Amino acid sequence: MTTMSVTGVSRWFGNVVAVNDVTMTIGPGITGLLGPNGAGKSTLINMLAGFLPPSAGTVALDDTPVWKNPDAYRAIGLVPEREAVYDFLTGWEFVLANAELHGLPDPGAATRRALATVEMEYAQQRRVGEYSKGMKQRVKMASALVHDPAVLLLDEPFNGMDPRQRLHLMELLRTMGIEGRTVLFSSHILEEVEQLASQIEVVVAGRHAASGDYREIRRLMTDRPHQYTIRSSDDRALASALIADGCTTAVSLDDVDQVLRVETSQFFSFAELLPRLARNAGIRLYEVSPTDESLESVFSYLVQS
Ligand SMILES: Nc1ncnc2c1ncn2[C@@H]1O[C@H](COP(=O)(O)OP(=O)(O)OP(=O)(O)O)[C@@H](O)[C@H]1O
Repeated sequence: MTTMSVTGVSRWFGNVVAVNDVTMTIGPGITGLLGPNGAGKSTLINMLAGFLPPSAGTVALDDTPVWKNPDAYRAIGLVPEREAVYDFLTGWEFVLANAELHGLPDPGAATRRALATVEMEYAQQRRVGEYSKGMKQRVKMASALVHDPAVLLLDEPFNGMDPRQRLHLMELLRTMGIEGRTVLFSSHILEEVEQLASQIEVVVAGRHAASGDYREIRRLMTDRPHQYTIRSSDDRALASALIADGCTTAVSLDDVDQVLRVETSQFFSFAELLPRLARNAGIRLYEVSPTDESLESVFSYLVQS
């Protein structure tokens, strides 16, 4: 059983901070790394795989730092996001090349085993350039599994897959999780993560925004206070109506900015109530914006499904 830990990790590219002081532990079973585009998921996965050194902090495999550590590389398999496959190679040659790079004692046997795991033996003599997207994904997976790693990292593995391919990959990952491997996959779609992952780590704008199972994440995001700035045709009347209803925890009129500031812990009731109250009172809503932008972006992901 292998555990990967990320401790105080940041990574910057020039003045772009891609990953910002992230600490998390990834244990056996399936973990979903959820976040919108540009959140830092690929950067984090590349650091976990030992492809990229952190600018600060440590990425470790069972307490041993991963960067420049060949022993760690032997325990990790990476399925990258990009289609990094050589189209002129057959599936067999592609997987075999990785088996040889790892210096395995019997690369042929390892290649056969890996291709069987992803059920790609039937197409192993065809060129990768002729494969469908799902087949390419599977052959990349075979390549990542050829050295039988304890940890499997997959960057957006479901991108561009049709529903049948998606189900097949989900089955495969479930099996890996049941076998006791440490599997981490990234996605920007909550539904995928929810169906597969027992543990979810949410990253937004480079930061670790939340951690837990699906229910915990959802509760965390919906039960906490949400603050909004509202502009309307009659802020004063809207404030009175909101206070009378009781679904908000704080309402204040900001005379300087000429806005209404509202805090609520009941997101769903509030989202339904606000337009109704305004309509009944003949008030026009010009703007309703969350005060905490990063929370809003996490939240929008969590409620999209
Ligand atoms: N090599 C690089 N050089 C400069 N900036 C980079 C580099 N790699 C990533 N970034 C920046 O770091 C941030 C995080 O990117 P990253 O690819 O890790 O996010 P992501 O969550 O994987 O997004 P996506 O789902 O779109 O791939 C982005 O602002 C990106 O532009």
